[in-house]
Amino acid sequence: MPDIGVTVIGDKVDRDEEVLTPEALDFVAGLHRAFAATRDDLLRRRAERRASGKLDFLPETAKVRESDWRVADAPPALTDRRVEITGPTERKMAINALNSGAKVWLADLEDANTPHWENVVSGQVNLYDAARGTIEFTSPEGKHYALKDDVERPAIVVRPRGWHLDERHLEIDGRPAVGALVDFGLHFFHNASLGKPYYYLPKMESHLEARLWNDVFTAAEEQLGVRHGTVRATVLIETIPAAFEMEEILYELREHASGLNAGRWDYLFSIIKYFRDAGADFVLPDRNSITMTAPFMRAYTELLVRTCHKRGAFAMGGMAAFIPNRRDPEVTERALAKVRDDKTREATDGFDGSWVAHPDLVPVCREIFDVQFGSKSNQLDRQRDDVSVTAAQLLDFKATGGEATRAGVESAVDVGLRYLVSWLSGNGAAAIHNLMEDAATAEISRSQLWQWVHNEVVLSDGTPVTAGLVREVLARTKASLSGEHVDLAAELFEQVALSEEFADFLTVPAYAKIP
Ligand SMILES: CC(=O)SCCNC(=O)CCNC(=O)[C@H](O)C(C)(C)COP(=O)(O)OP(=O)(O)OC[C@H]1O[C@@H](n2cnc3c(N)ncnc32)[C@H](O)[C@@H]1OP(=O)(O)O
Ligand SMILES: O=CC(=O)O
Ligand SMILES: [Mg+2]
Repeated sequence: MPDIGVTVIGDKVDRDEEVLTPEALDFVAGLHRAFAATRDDLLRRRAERRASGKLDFLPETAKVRESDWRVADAPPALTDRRVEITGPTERKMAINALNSGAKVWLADLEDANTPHWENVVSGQVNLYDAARGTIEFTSPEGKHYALKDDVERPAIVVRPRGWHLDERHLEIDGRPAVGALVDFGLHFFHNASLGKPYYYLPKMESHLEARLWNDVFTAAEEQLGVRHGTVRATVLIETIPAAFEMEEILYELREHASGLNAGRWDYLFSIIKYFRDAGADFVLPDRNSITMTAPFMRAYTELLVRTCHKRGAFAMGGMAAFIPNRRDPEVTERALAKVRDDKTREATDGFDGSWVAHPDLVPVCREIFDVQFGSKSNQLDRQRDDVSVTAAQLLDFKATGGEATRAGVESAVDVGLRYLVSWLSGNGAAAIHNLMEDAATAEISRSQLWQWVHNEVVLSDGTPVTAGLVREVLARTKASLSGEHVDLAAELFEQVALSEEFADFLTVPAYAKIP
C-alpha cells in the first residue's frame, strides 16, 4: 500500500480488509486533515463558554430565529419514523433490530458501544452487510439469524461517536484520528452509493458544531460525487447549551437535516456537568426521581417539538429506560406500562415518533403513534404555537422536587460500577436491575455523586454526602462483584466520581484502558 499517512495501530479484526481499504482510509484521512483543527477549536470553546457563566438564547443569531426558512423535505425512507429501535452494531443484535418491525434502526457506534477496535471495525462490517441485506449470523449455540422477508426493513440511521472522542487505533499524520470522522467516514465511503447515508449526531453543544458536521457532509458528498443533500442528519438535543440553539442547529444543517431528538439521559448529565459547582439551586435530586414531567424537562421537550415543526423537521422522542424481561412477566408488564405512558405523552405533545431499546417494545410504541397519526405518517403539520419557553424555564431546576437519598447514593455507585464492568468487557449497553444502562446513564450516576460531594449535599436521612461515604459504598459494592474488570472499573469510577478535576466524559479515561 502506498504511504498515505495513515497507520492502523489496532489488531487484526475479521474482514477488516473489506472496510479498511486504502481508498476508504484515504477518504477518512482527507476528512480528518480538513476538519480536525476546527474540531479541536470547537472543543476548546465548550470550556470557554462554560467559564463565561453565560447561557441564554444567542443575540447574534436572532435573525435566524426570526426569519422564515425550512429544512429540506424528508426523503421517502424517513417520512415515517413512528418507532425507532436503538442498539449496538453487534451482528446478532443488528439482525434482530432489522427484523423488529421498527421504521428505523439507530445503529449505535456511540453510547451503546464500547469503542474497542474490534467493535469499531466489526460494526462497519456489519453495517456494510446490513445495508446490502446480506447480513447473517450463526450463534455459538447453532441458532441461525438472517433477515426476514415478511418484515418491513427499517431505515438504518448510524450514530457516530461525539466530537470529543479520538480513535487511537488509526493514526493520521502521526496523531489519533477524530473518532466521529472515522465512524462517519468509513460508513459513508462504503454505503453512500446505496443512497441512504443517514446519521444521528450526538452530544453537540452549539450551532458551530452543527456547521462543522454540515461542512463534513458537503465535502464528503462532493468527493464521492454524491448529490448534495443526500446525507440526512437527526441531531440529538442532549446538552443544556444546545437547548438554547435548536433553531440555529437546524438552520446550519438545513439542507441535510431530518430532525431533532430529545436525548433525555445525556441532557440530564449535561445539566449536572454544566452546573456541577454552581450551588444549591442547581443540585439535582436522585436520578430516579427526575421524570420527563419535571418542569424543566417539559420546557425542553415542548420547545423541541415547537422548533422542529416550525421548520419542517421531525421531532423525535427519547428512551424510556424500562426494559422487558422475557423470563419475568411482572417486569415486562411494568416496562410496557411505563413505556406506554412515556410514548403516549410524547405522541400527544406532537412528537413524530420515538425510541425503544428492545424489540419487544416496538409494538407498544407503534400502536400509540398509529392512534395519534391516524392515516398520516407523522404530525409535522401540527404547529405548537401555544408553546413559549423562556431561558428561565429551561434553567429552573428548583421546581423539580425530589430528594437526594441514601438509596440514590447506593444506586448511583452500583449502576455506575456495574456499567463500567460491562463497558470494559466490550458491551456498552447493559440491562441492570431491568433498566437499560448505557454511557449516558452511567454519566448521570457518577456526575451526580460528584455534584453532591462538591455541594455538601445532606441526604434525606441527615447524612452528609462526602467522598468518604462514596468510597465506603464503592468498596462494599466492589466486594459484591466478581470478574476480571471489577478492580479497574472501581478505580475508574472513583476517578470520575470523586477526583477534584471533573472529567468531561467518563469514556475518555476509560478508553485509555481498553485494547
Ligand atoms: C440514552 C441512550 O443513548 S439510548 C440508546 C443507546 N442504548 C441502546 O441502544 C440500548 C439498546 N438495548 C440493548 O442493548 C438491550 O436491549 C439491553 C442490553 C438493554 C438488554 O439486552 P438483553 O439483556 O440481551 O435483552 P433480552 O435478553 O431480553 O433480549 C432478547 C432478545 O432481543 C434482542 N435484543 C434486545 N435488545 C435489542 C436491541 N436493542 N436491538 C436488537 N435486538 C435486541 C437480544 O439480542 C435477544 O435476542 P435473541 O433472543 O435472538 O438472543
Ligand atoms: O442519546 C440519548 C440520550 O438520552 O442521551
Ligand atoms: Mg445520548
